[in-house]
Amino acid sequence: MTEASLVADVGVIGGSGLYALLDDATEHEVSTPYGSPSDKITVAEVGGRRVAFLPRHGRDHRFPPHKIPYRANLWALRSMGVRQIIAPCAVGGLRPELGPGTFVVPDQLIDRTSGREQTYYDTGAVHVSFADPYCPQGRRAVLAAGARQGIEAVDGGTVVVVQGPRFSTRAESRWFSAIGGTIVNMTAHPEAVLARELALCYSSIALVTDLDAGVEGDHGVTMEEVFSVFSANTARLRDVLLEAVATLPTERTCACAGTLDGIKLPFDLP
Ligand SMILES: CSC[C@H]1O[C@H](OP(=O)(O)O)[C@H](O)[C@@H]1O
Ligand SMILES: Nc1ncnc2[nH]cnc12
Repeated sequence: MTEASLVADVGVIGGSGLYALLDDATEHEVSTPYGSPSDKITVAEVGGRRVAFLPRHGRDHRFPPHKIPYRANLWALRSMGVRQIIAPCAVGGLRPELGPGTFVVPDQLIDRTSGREQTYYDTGAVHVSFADPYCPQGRRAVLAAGARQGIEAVDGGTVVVVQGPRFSTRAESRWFSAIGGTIVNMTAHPEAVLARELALCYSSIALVTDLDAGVEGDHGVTMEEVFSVFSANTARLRDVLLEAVATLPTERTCACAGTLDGIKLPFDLP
């Protein structure tokens, strides 16, 4: 285990089914004012970038989506030097054409969670812009990396983020489609907004593991289905992620970096 200061500049937050990513990695135990992150953070060089990997549920999946220490996770990554994050996730499809095995690079989200710690700013006047929750530069890099790896990911989509841990009812699921949702998961919020509150670039690649309950069939979603489809696609996802982190532009030209410019913060960022 080594000291964790400024050892990485790109972060990957793995979700259900993705508990490790890097070969020949060093392990870092990081503490934050918000407690411990979900697990030790591993770091390795990939294509000239120093990449930090953190499994959001912990490597043994001990944190369900509503108990993930999101604030500690994002803070820990920033404190290591990370400024750009790619956060893969498993999702349900809310449209029949988005079947299992489809990759989507979302550009919007709808928050249907409740009771989660979703801000660092419990004092002061800090109201970040969140009209576009995903970093455009990161999205382009992920889409291009996918194409080079032979994966034509769907460019854009709205993630409906539910509280979980249960899956949705058919009526909820139909409603999510009707209000414009394309995919559904349980973790994109507050992860995306906390990244924005720390002026980090945050993009995602979502693997559709199932069609959600309102979309088709009468079996409903099961956890087994999610893990089984995920594990059939893990190698492809890993290839895209490694390609994406290696080709992500080092210079941040998007608005994410300037999110907090001109705002008086109640504390210093790491
Ligand atoms: C294991 S089924 C539900 C689980 O899958 C998704 O995980 P993640 O977003 O971390 O990839 C969903 O959000 C739930 O956490
Ligand atoms: N149908 C679904 N609903 C919520 N989260 C999911 N993660 C994977 N599939 C899901």
